[in-house]
Amino acid sequence: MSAPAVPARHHPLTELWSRYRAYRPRLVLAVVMSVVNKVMDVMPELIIGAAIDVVVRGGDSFVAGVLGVEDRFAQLGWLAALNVVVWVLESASDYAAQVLWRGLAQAVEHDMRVEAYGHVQSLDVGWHEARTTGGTLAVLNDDVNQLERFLDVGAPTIIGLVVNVVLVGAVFAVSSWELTLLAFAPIPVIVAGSLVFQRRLEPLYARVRESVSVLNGTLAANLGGLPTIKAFTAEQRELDRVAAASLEYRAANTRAIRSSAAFVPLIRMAILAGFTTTLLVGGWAALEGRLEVGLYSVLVFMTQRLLWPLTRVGETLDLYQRGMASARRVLALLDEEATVVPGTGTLPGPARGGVELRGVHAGYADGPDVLAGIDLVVPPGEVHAVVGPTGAGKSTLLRLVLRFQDPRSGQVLLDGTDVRTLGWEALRGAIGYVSQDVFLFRGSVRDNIAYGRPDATDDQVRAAAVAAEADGFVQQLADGYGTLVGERGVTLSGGQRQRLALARAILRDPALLVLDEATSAVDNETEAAIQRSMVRVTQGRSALMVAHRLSTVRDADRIWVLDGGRVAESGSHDELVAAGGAYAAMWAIQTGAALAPR
Ligand SMILES: Nc1ncnc2c1ncn2[C@@H]1O[C@H](COP(=O)(O)OP(=O)(O)OP(=O)(O)O)[C@@H](O)[C@H]1O
Repeated sequence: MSAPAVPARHHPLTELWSRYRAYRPRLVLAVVMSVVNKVMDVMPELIIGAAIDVVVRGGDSFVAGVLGVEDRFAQLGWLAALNVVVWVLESASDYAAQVLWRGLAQAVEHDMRVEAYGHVQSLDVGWHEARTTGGTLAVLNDDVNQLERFLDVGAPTIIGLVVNVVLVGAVFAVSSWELTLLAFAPIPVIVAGSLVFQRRLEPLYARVRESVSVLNGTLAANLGGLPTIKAFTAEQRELDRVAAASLEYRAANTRAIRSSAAFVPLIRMAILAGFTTTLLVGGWAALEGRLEVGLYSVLVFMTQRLLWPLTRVGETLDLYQRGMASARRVLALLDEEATVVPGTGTLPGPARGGVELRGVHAGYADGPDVLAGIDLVVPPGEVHAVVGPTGAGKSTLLRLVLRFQDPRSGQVLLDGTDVRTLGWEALRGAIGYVSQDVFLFRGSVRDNIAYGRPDATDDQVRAAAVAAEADGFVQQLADGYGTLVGERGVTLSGGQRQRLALARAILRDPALLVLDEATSAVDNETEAAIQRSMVRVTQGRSALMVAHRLSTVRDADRIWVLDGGRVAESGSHDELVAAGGAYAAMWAIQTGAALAPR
């Protein structure tokens, strides 16, 4: 799924207008500046007309009528002065409009991105699992940017076009209705032509974007897989593949350029028709004395001024449509509601880490129950393990304790309080969690360990690492605790990552430690290290851990064996082995496998 569904709602512009109230004054000012700028933009043509009028009619000129100045030089002087004022105002309003629109676009973009990210962050883990990261990222990045582009470029252009047609139309209308008709006649052709072109170009541009993304994807994948390419001496094959993708990009671009280049010459014909008729018909009227010469020159200039900007209608409309589609997607994302919402309560006293599941049924989406009636108790201070075959529902059980999802029925309690009533800090603040896929943030080892407690001192970080048996290998890294890990940092082994995650969890000094052991990530050394560190780090706290290697949980106070979403048996290691059930069989396989000759 690439983007959230777009529900029927108010027009996105209405929605944005009410959402970003704070920017209204700036928006109004930006519109005013754009209008002023357009008006000033049209003025020089009028001044030229007035100047010609002065030269031709002298004392009877329009300027003479308005100012009461007879002398032609004086009249021209006034016009020149007015011209200077107009140009200054045009430049100033152009500057102000650009700064205002761009600033507004940037501000809305920033607010929207931060708001959307904050919202996405608050949505359920399940919501994210049902979508691709790329799809959500596209809304947070591309759609937010597209809206910025519309505000920065599209909105001022639309205002400019409208003001232009209205102003020029008014000048024509007060001058001559015949010429108005002639000058406006090509407008439908130009607008329709622009729209048709836009529609024809759209798939061509889509093809260009598509081919560039294929090319980028190929390049990125190849750079990532360079060792494999070299190992299989596939260099030539990959070079050919990149060349083919690049060629496709070139071909797509060529097609788009050919079509888009034909646009202006064709539209030019329509403009030529309007211009020529104004020139001729207006000229005849002027010769016959029905039209003042000055006005005639104004109208000839104005025809161009009216028609040329209209060639941008197509691309501007496209910008508008994209902007609105993007705004709809961002707004739809903001409308998504979290189903797992935090409570407001706190625990009655300090957290002790006792966990209880009562008659819990849980599952994913519309699927069957993954947990089908679980009753489980971890008394405060005890270390319990959950084991069972793959897919038995072990990780799901841990997710319920952290409230990454809620049960379909039944209750999950922390220290006797339903987790649904607790605020995030009360619940998750009491838990140190080590997930199956350890996520390291881009930053130093120190930052990663201190993630849950950024104010921890170096000694505290070190002590947590020692307890998690991470100190040894961290010391051997080039920069020790300052070594950069995560994206673009040094690559750590699965076992090392897990030990860092354990250090991160225990630095928070949580009442309850929740561990989801990853099968693949645990080597023998880590297994032994975790076993040793578990004894240490579970002192004085409760723990609930999913284990695949039964040897790591031998010493647990109680082991729960899950099978098919139910508790098959539970007890201490010795009790379960003695009982000769599922656990005893798993134990026999694992120890037998360990003893078998390699
Ligand atoms: N996010 C999810 N969406 C849909 N189904 C899921 C999701 N996560 C787990 N499941 C399904 O729920 C069942 C239990 O999965 P779970 O991860 O809890 O098992 P597990 O006992 O931890 O397995 P493993 O030992 O392999 O980690 C599996 O059938 C799995 O396919």
